[in-house]
Amino acid sequence: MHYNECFGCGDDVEGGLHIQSAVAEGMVVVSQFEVTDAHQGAPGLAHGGLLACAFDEALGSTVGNLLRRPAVTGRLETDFRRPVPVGSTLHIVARLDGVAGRKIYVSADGRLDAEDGPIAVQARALFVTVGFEHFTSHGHTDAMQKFRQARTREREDWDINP
Ligand SMILES: CCCCCCCCCC(=O)SCCNC(=O)CCNC(=O)[C@H](O)C(C)(C)COP(=O)(O)OP(=O)(O)OC[C@H]1O[C@@H](n2cnc3c(N)ncnc32)[C@H](O)[C@@H]1OP(=O)(O)O
Repeated sequence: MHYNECFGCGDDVEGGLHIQSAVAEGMVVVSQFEVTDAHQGAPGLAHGGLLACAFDEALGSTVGNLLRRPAVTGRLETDFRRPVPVGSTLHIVARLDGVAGRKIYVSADGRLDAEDGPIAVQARALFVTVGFEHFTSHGHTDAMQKFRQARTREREDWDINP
């Protein structure tokens, strides 16, 4: 579910991560994260918290794309296996591991600079399905309105429901 004001995927968010995600063969969701100077922690290297954010986005997109239901991150674990340099692109492949009631388990691998590059970051998350009142009761009404408009446009764009 793409939301243009999202820090992770919003096209127009200044300083956002601008992550693009798409469903791919094998019921996985692939995302790319281009690491820039603005994402630095240690000199020349991506900040771990931003990498966790990128995986939150990639995994949330996996839930949205594969299950088409509103959900929020309840738990997120990351393993940082290799440094991720500024100028590199993380190729993230995420999958749905299971659903138990409202609980949705997802995981992802992030490879450096190529689909078959070395694994730099891995993550697992638990998302919890929520009703839309989660957003209206905890967030701003106008933000939810913008999100609903974006969803309507998304539905119009879909050829098939993956
Ligand atoms: C519209 C779509 C938009 C998609 C956007 C994706 C954006 C990217 C993702 C995000 O960044 S979301 C923002 C960060 N996350 C949050 O703000 C969530 C804040 N937490 C909450 O709102 C609530 O804690 C939550 C909705 C996750 C759960 O509260 P509830 O009262 O609805 O449910 P409950 O606490 O009963 O938990 C439901 C089940 O999940 C389990 N659970 C919840 N949090 C857990 C946790 N942290 N670890 C393990 N299990 C957890 C819980 O034990 C339980 O299991 P059982 O059904 O087996 O009893």
